[in-house]
Amino acid sequence: MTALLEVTNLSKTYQISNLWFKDRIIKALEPISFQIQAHKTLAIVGETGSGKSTVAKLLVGAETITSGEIKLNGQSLQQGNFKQRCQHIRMIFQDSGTTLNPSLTIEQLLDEPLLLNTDLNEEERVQLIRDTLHKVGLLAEHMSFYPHMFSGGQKQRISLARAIILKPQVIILDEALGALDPSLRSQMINLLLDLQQQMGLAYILIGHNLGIVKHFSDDIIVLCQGKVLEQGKTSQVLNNPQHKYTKKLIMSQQFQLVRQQTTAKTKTK
Ligand SMILES: Nc1ncnc2c1ncn2[C@@H]1O[C@H](COP(=O)(O)OP(=O)(O)OP(=O)(O)O)[C@@H](O)[C@H]1O
Repeated sequence: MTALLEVTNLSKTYQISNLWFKDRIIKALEPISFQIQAHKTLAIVGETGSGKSTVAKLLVGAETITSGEIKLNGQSLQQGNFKQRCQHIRMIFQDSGTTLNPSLTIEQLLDEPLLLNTDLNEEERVQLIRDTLHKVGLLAEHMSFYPHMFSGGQKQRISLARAIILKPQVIILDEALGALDPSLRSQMINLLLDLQQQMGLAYILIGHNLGIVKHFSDDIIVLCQGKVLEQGKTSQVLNNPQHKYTKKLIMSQQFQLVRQQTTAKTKTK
């Protein structure tokens, strides 16, 4: 069966030019390969600077690839073909508040990708905006509101609405759940899982929080300094980590969790 998304030997090197010294080469991402099927979630984890966002930027075409190939439904994605990528691969960031243009209403914000990428008439676009808001748990009345009138969790839903309105096949969640408090986060995860089931979406979940990763993803890639250290089924990798870096990552999160629980207990005393 052809994978929905197939990435082969994708890599990224930056060359920093300097007038006085030799050019500096930064290997942001060493060759990485993976596949994702519809309805599945792949998590990419690693510490700061490990190359997680570089993978995301290469997939959405925000950076040029140094080597490798990205195939969607068996077809190679051409560098610079933003229209093709925009429709099929969408991205949601951690800080939705700053990615939503504050001077546009929700209707205008959701209309933008439709105007750029579809031939729908005004009536059809408005209907699609209503339906999409409904899908993410918002109301048609919200169309005339501005982003500042929403809470952080609701802004995240607006970003999700903007991401799904073009009926994409892949959504990249770049630290998209990290800033939400635990109850909003679980609501958002449930919504994402529902949408995945309804729309057959594949997610790429980029983040630090291994609790979310364990709950949410089917497969995992552990990155360190641009290199893949471990790759496989999430349950296998997290229950039986082979590399000492992965073990350290798991240990440090367990330690943080115990510390948070202890602080919470002390506060309630
Ligand atoms: N435009 C750029 N020019 C030069 N180096 C870059 C550029 N973008 C990223 N890098 C370098 O590539 C490496 C990987 O960065 P990347 O942002 O992918 O890491 P990350 O794992 O997403 O980190 P974080 O969790 O902090 O976002 C880092 O060493 C970074 O400094």
